[in-house]
Amino acid sequence: MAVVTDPLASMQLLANTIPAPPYAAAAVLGGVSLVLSVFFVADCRKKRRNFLPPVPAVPGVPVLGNLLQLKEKKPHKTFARWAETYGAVYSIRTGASTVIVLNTTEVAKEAMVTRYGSISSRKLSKALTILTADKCMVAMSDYNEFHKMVKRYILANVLGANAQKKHRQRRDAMIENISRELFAHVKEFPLDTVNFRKIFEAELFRLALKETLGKDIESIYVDGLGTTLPREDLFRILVIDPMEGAIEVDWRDFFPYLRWIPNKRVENKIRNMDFRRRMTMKKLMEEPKKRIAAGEETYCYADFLLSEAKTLTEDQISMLLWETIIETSDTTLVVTEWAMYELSKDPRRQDYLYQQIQSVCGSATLTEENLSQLPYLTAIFHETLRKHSPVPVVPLRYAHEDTQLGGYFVPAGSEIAVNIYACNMDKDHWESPEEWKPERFLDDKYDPMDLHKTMAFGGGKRVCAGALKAMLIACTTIGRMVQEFEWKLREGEEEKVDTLGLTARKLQPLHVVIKPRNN
Ligand code: HEM
Repeated sequence: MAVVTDPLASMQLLANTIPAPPYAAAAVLGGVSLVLSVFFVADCRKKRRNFLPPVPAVPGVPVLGNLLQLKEKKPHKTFARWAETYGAVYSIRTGASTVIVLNTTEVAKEAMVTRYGSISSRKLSKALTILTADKCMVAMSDYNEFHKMVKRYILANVLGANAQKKHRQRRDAMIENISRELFAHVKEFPLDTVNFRKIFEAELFRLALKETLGKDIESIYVDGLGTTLPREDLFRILVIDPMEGAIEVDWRDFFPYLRWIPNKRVENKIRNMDFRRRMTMKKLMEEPKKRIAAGEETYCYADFLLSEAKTLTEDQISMLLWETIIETSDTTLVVTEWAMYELSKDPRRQDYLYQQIQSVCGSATLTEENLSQLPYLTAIFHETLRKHSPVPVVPLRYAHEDTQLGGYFVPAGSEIAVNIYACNMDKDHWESPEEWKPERFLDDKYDPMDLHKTMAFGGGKRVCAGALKAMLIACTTIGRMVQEFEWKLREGEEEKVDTLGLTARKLQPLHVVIKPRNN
């Protein structure tokens, strides 16, 4: 029997085989014209796209494409450099894949908002597939019902405005601890420099544990690993290792047709990381479970997910809790550390901020309530996000259908890289982009309350869910640090501007000399 694939022909077939009464004939005719018009519009769209020029390509070599040109592991910088030659939108080849790189705010917004419907999924590397339990996270899932549900959960319980109010005491306790530790350092070692990251990172992790699991954890025996883990080991297993694993390169990712060739070294390493993380999370979930069973729930994400999110499996809950811990512990550290670096290097701007804090707070301690009265402090936050964008390239998106970007035709199957770093360093958009100049955000054209003055938090439906929390923590910490101490870089520190890893972490932790102010 002939298979009829043409819809018009199938309508014809239908009309020939069923003896139709007059009203049915009218319906069939109406249906035919509807089908015709749908196909006409689709055809016109297709032709229009075919008229669009292809995306300019960065020349590479056969088979490998541009892979060898990306060896330095800071693709955002290489991409920004290439934009000067090939324009804001160009394509590269990483082995068998084509990646379209977007380097300006306009075209990034087009991808994240206007054309989002065509590029709302991701194709993950082997390492990321394992580490995200195949997209079982808000940030890495495709845009679907699961994503909408879990984004609602994380906003309602950890990241939205109401959740911020409920976690407020925990943030305040964190800042108090940082302040206390710095004063203790100065008292004990007045001449020694201080490693700001070490203190801030540990406190941020403790906050993540409290918000997620309801309490800080000094150490815990993990039966699945047969060992007791102090907090530093928990931090390594839950944060540092997965961050390193996420950028682990398995060459088979670039040549999917060679996936049958074993490459056990990388795969075993990632599977081992995943095992350690799973065992640890399993153990960490035991206490909230007992608490719930005893009717002693506390305000934290675990208690909500374990008691209310009935459609989620235990593995999914474990992944969502882990996601909150890792996201709380990293990007906010990146922006706060870079802001303290810039302020420590720039006594004039540090003093300006201090004077503003003094005029608003007087002898009182700076709190979150003061942030809206301190425009220079929030300008410092936004300028640091611009110059040191913590997520320099958005995790690759995938075009599941033909689309267009920046006036170019983008075929289905392309991957899309939004280069946030290049958007935030674009000379046509920002005057002297290399300079760290918070004053630029004091201009009347910026709404003081807008969290999205730069592209640092992404945009559209996948915009960062943690922007408010990041702003509250980073601004209050920066403000308190300058209110209480004078900051100076350790000798030789100024040149240490290299970055490392998935996010734009400072390669070397910030070392400073601090002196208590005499308020
Ligand atoms: C300065 C700090 C931060 C920066 C610069 C940042 C940046 C980003 C960016 C660029 C995206 C978009 C990714 C995309 O389009 O695919 C994103 C998404 C996300 N961020 Fe953040 N982030 C920060 C802090 C946080 C914090 C503290 C949390 C939570 C604890 C968080 C949770 C999330 C989540 C859940 C998403 C996924 C949203 C979705 O896919 O719908 N972020 N972030």
